[in-house]
Amino acid sequence: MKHTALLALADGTLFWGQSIGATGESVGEVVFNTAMTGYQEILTDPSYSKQLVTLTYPHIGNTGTNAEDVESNSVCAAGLIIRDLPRLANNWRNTQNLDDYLIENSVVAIADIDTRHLTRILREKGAQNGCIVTGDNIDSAQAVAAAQAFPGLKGMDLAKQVTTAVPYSWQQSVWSLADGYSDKTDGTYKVVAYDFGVKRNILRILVDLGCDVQVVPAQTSAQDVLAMNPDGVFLSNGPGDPEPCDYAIKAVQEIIAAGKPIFGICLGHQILALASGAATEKMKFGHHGANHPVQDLDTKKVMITSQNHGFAVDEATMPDNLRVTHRSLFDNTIQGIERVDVPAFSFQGHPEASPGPRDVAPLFERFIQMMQTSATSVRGEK
Ligand SMILES: NC(=O)CC[C@H](N)C(=O)O
Repeated sequence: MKHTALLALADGTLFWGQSIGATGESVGEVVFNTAMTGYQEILTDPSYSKQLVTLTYPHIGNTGTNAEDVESNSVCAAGLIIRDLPRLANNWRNTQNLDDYLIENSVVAIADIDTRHLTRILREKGAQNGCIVTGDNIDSAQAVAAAQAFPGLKGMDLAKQVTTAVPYSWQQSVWSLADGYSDKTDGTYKVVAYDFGVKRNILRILVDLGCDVQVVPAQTSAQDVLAMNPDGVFLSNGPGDPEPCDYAIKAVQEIIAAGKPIFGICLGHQILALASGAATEKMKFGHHGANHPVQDLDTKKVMITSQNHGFAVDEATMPDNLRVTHRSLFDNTIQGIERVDVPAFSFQGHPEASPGPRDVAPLFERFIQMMQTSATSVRGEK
């Protein structure tokens, strides 16, 4: 079989395969994701910016793609690496094969490689930088050099690159079998959502639960957010290292000081931790999948969660104002925190759960209750 694509890792390992997406070259951090479904949600999750994603499930593309299962308006992953693309995609919602979708979205992708071998390398050595190249005359030494030249995600602030340029109001609610997506405009709680690379299903769930959602760019000042007089502030997921996002850390400190209820997811969780005085660290290969057990330490309940992160809150740096509420049962790392002094909490995984299970969805209701309580106590003080 003729090879038309190469994945080169920074350690020099080469995986020859077939090109199934756009032609060209793409570099980034190679991460493995263990979800069996949801490849379209994964590809369009802005948190995968500058990452080449390999899926451990071998058959990817079986259900094709559609215009609805997207978490943003473009493919954000820097590339896709899979074992096998089925010849036939079949699903009642399918409108385009995965390979055509990748080409249309200019995504470089490789199939027919041993993704189990690749995943073992990433597990043993840790997440590595890589390069996918397609074409007939591939220079493997140049591809290894390109992988080695990628500076890595540590220290990289990508939130300000992927965020919205202008504020906007979000009205779309959650998908239903009968109606697809529909708009809801009668929100009770005004929520200002910081967009660090937000996944749409988060905004849809907030709207569904009665929030009037205003999305703002990552570098919006706390002063501008507080001037909108929100009932609560939401901190979104996003790509890259949370530590260099000093503008967001400062803004969150000021919003905390103003006593506004805060809910953070993933990068938003890490920013709440940093704003509270904790530090974050790069993990060996992170958590990426839709089948990760996380325990709620208060109820002892174990939830199956969707995950996508390569950084984590450093346990050793937890300040007194924070309490750990959730832990990963894979490696015991911190999965949830709450402030002990003000109404603010956050979760490292993805409670909006698309792709994946819905065990963590009640966290959204907790945010609504927090805004309700806060509004009542403000009224009571008057
Ligand atoms: N999904 C996210 O928000 C990821 C957060 C951060 N970029 C990390 O890798 O840890």
